[in-house]
Amino acid sequence: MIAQPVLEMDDVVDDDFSEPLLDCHIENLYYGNFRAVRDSSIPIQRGSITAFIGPSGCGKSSALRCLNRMNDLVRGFRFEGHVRFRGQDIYHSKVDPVAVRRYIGMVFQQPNPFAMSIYNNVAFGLRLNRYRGDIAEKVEESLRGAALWDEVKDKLKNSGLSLSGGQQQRLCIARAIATEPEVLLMDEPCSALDPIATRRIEELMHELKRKYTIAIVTHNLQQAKRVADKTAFMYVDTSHGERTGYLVEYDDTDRLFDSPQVDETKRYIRGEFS
Ligand SMILES: Nc1ncnc2c1ncn2[C@@H]1O[C@H](COP(=O)(O)OP(=O)(O)OP(=O)(O)O)[C@@H](O)[C@H]1O
Repeated sequence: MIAQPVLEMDDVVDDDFSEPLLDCHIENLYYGNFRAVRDSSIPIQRGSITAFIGPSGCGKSSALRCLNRMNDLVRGFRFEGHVRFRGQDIYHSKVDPVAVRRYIGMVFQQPNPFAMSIYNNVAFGLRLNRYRGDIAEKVEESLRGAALWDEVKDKLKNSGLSLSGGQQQRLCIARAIATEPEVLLMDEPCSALDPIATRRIEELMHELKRKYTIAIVTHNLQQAKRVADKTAFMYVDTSHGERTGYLVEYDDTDRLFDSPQVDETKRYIRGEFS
């Protein structure tokens, strides 16, 4: 089948449910002349949580950002390979990256609410996308979906910036799910949070996975074990005088941690290097 561009929801055809929702193969990923990632195939399975782990600089965030063309915004970025969302090539020349990000949303490391009210933080994307339903209802639904409603329902007009870090991150999740994406990409969503706020987000991820497919970058191996169904371990190849990240091993999380197949994985999860 020839891949059609993903432009509008109606254009996305029903596809093969036995295939991954996102089929990602990074042949090469460059920033200018620097090859940051090579030879990495990371399938993102429907209704599951996939964790990207590995030492600093191995390309976890770069790989994650390929999944919704977030890297397009980076000067000098070049991608060779493919990412297919429900069988459709998101890098097709006719595909609008903004449309891609409607299906595949993102939550960043630092909570980044807009400097506007809690309500408007969530309503913003709805208005932008000319949401035709009841915006107030959708705001409530999204805040409930992000396990934040009870804490903010009486202060929706307060600034999003007045919330605690953990609440701000849940507000960002509410903002991301308001436009009903199918996939949520999370780039170290808990690294700026304390352990209690981290646990809240992890519990929330288990809830969210009923409705969304999730991919998460995390430095925290325990977090990957707690939340992820599948784990991709990436490492850095320095053998040719470069520092190029690549996928070493991808497996069910339990299997990857209990019986890793590759020596680098074994050593990394034993904490022999970080
Ligand atoms: N915008 C950019 N421009 C140039 N180089 C970049 C850019 N973003 C990342 N890199 C480089 O690409 C490589 C991979 O970075 P990336 O952030 O993807 O790794 P990571 O595994 O997520 O690292 P960390 O765990 O430290 O966040 C690094 O060498 C990094 O310096």
